[in-house]
Amino acid sequence: MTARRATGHPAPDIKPIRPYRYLILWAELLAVSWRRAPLLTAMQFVIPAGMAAAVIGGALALRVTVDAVIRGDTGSAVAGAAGAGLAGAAGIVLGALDSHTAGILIGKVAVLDLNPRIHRDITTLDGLEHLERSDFQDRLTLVRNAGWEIVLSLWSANGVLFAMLELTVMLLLLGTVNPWLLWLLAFAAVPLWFDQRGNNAIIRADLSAAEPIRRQRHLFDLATDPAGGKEIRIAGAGAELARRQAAAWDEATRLRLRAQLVAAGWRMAGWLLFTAGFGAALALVVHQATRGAGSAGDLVLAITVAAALRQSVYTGVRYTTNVASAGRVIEPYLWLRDYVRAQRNRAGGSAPAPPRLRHGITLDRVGYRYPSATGPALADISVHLPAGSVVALVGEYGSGKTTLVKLLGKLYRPDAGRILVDGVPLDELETRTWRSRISATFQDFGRFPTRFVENVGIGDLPRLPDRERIAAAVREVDATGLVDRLPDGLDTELDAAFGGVDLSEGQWQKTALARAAMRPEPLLFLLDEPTASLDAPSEQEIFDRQMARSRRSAAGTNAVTVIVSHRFSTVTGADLILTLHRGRLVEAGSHRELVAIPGGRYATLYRIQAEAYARKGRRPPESGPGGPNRGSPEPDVRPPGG
Ligand SMILES: Nc1ncnc2c1ncn2[C@@H]1O[C@H](COP(=O)(O)OP(=O)(O)OP(=O)(O)O)[C@@H](O)[C@H]1O
Repeated sequence: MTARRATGHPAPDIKPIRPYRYLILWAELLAVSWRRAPLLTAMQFVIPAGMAAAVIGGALALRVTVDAVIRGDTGSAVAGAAGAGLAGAAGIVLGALDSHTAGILIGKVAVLDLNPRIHRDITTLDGLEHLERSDFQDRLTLVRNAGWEIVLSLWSANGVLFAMLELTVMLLLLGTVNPWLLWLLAFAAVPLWFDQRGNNAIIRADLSAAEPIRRQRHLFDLATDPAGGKEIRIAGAGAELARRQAAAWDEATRLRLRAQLVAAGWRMAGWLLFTAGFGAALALVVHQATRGAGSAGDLVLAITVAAALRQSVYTGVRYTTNVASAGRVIEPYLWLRDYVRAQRNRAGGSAPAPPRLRHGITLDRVGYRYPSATGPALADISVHLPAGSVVALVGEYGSGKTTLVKLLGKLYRPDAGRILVDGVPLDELETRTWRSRISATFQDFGRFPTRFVENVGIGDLPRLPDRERIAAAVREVDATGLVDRLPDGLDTELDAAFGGVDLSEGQWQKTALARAAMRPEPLLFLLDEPTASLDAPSEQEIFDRQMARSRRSAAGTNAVTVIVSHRFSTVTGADLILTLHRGRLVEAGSHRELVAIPGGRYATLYRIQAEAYARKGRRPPESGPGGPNRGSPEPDVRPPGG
């Protein structure tokens, strides 16, 4: 699903990124670099210091040489010339070392520390809400694999520092020739300042372009993904998708190009001003020398330093540009970090999940609205799910069934009301341990490009190496036949896109069911249309097995089972059926109680299914507390929309 604009839930307590945050980030990166490669890190300070010394030392040596030649002091002239030569050579060698060592260091820290940290932060963030926020997704687009640029900014900032140092010493030297030359500092600062303005325009444009870029990538993925590709080809929508992709790309390029032009304008104006100042300074020194107010050595020093000054300013500007353009990724990176931190703080909850349920799960005026939605997906839901019971959720499309399931799994937090587990608010339970006691399958199940055995085993990570347990989970969901047909059995690599074997939709779903069967003692079974991709006999078989498992668990941990299904055969045997309508709970009771409500929603839906049976010459499914009905395949009767 594409993320929609986040109009609802504000980003949790995220403050604007202030400049001092850059300093803190660089200090952190410096510490990481030091731990990762101390020698390379030290070189990033030693080399630029050596380069600055070489430039200044070279200029001073030239002055000594020229003055010594004029005085006829051969010894000093030779020593000065040798010094100038050495300084020049040292500058060249250090310059080459500088870019190589910096590249290696940045690569190490970016690839081994920063990028994995970004990925870890995002994948371990609790809940799903962030993945559905457009502000989060926009930043993620910019930050994805941006580790290099972020680490580069540290060493660019370091480069700016050394360039400033070099500039200061150069200006002091120029000041000894003529104090008016100090004005060159002002001219040297102009390109830096103008460049900064241009870069700010680029940062703003990049953030605005993030959404069209994400859109065009999504359209590209849509067209190249085999699942979506089928429908696109049948519908003949390929050209239209390509047109939309091109339009999104055009929009992004236009925004960026305009900003680049603005930045280029600022840059050019800055350099023109600097060149004017530089020319005036040279004219001044020449004028002074011709009037005999300075030595020839001073003139050479001034020309050498002023020329080197241009290079220093250029280097300073280049590094400043790097730092400023890194703002493009640093700002979203810090924003994401703040978001992750705020969410983690909000996550709270330290109470352990109970070993077994005593009373059950209570929903007390629960409400939830998606960040991008204008209305609530769930409102004012109050109901008790007794320990050991099987609860079915029914209702039309979009009535809130999946949302309720996700709230129980703590994937979202209610905006209103509370969920209580044996009287303890779900918020107060530690999320990790609560989730470790849930066994869940969803209609949009995961397909992991790994071996079959791992696809199932990750359902309970600590038991991933336990092949016996995995084989038992496979048996439990009746997937042994599927494994037998795989070329390497449990060890078959899955997913054709990654060189493995592809499974049918139903086979993937069975794999997901086996994965959900891995947990030994769940307190909660969440089954959100767990058999939507299976044929009716398989579905019946799966539900029979699940019911047996639920009843067994009820005897052990007193687990609650929550099933979402559109087929009534799976619903009639539930202890409690909840009918949702437009996010509200409109009916609750057993099958017998609900069908007895004249004109009731459930009764109406059930009647529609019964009539469908009658038309097909079959008996409608019998209800009963003992479990779901067995029998012939049934039509999938979905409730009419609201
Ligand atoms: N990620 C989301 N962002 C915004 N709105 C959402 C999101 N997911 C669901 N909704 C909206 O919330 C409401 C409830 O959706 P939910 O998926 O819970 O319904 P459902 O009863 O499970 O539907 P179905 O039977 O089609 O699976 C719908 O109006 C839907 O459009």
